[in-house]
Amino acid sequence: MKKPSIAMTIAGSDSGGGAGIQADLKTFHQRGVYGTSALTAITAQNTQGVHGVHVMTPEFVADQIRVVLDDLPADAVKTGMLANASIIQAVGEQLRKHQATKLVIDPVMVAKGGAKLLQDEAIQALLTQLLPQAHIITPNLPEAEVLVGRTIQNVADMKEAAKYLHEYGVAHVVMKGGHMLDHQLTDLLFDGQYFHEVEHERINTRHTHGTGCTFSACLTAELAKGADAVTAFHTAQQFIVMAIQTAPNLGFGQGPTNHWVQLPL
Ligand SMILES: Nc1ncnc2c1ncn2[C@@H]1O[C@H](COP(=O)(O)OP(=O)(O)O)[C@@H](O)[C@H]1O
Ligand SMILES: Cc1ncc(COP(=O)(O)O)c(N)n1
Repeated sequence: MKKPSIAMTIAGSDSGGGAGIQADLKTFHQRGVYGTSALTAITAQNTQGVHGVHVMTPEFVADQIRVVLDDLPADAVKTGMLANASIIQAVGEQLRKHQATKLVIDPVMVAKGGAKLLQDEAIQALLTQLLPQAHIITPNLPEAEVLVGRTIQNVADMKEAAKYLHEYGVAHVVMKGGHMLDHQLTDLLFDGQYFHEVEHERINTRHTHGTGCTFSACLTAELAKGADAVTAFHTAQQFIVMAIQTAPNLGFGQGPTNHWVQLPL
């Protein structure tokens, strides 16, 4: 067997399997890369909500990253739920030590059911300690509003917010439009010079649990295989739309998307 590329996820466990580490590893596998992980927290979670959270110590998060990267160097790394500022600091330190270059930050703050997955005090740490070394940040609109400190109501606002976040040193900003109120959704990527926009129709469904995790995991897998940011963005966008369209209809709440999407590797 040809050696696969390696992608690592640093995120929380979703026991229901639709978001978090589980969505990331399933998506990595489906995109043909070998997935490794470091857990920041364990949630007791299903499609109806988060029923409990147990957060790891920053030391133990650092241990997981260190032993994995010492032995299985990642071609790309993504972060999801980071829980608090001490974990963000530990993650930043380890990734700098290991010179992890293709870093995707999914700034997970709140679960779709409303549970808080990042403390408010940690926002500043995310901006100053992770963004300068990141390749791509992928906020949804509520997360982007918190990060830039103003409301975002249309594509022009999304572009302004992308420019603002780019100033922190991140190479590319992807703004996800899943929370737009319109019938037509826009996702965009800003590379510091150009905006790359994708418009698509809102799919009328309750099965959107883990859409952000699945999208950013696909993006990370493509980067791990050597794709450039714009190509990876388009593949991830296609992947998530197909995953929502063909969701397996599981659970009584907001169900998971289809991680078995078939797209050329
Ligand atoms: N109902 C939907 N129909 C079509 N695409 C969607 C829908 N909801 C989310 N998406 C897409 O899924 C991706 C993740 O977006 P979003 O849901 O905003 O992220 P998050 O899960 O972080 O809130 C984006 O590409 C977005 O356009
Ligand atoms: C462990 C974990 N990480 C991330 C999410 C966000 O996913 P979503 O926004 O779809 O609820 C989640 N619910 N749980």
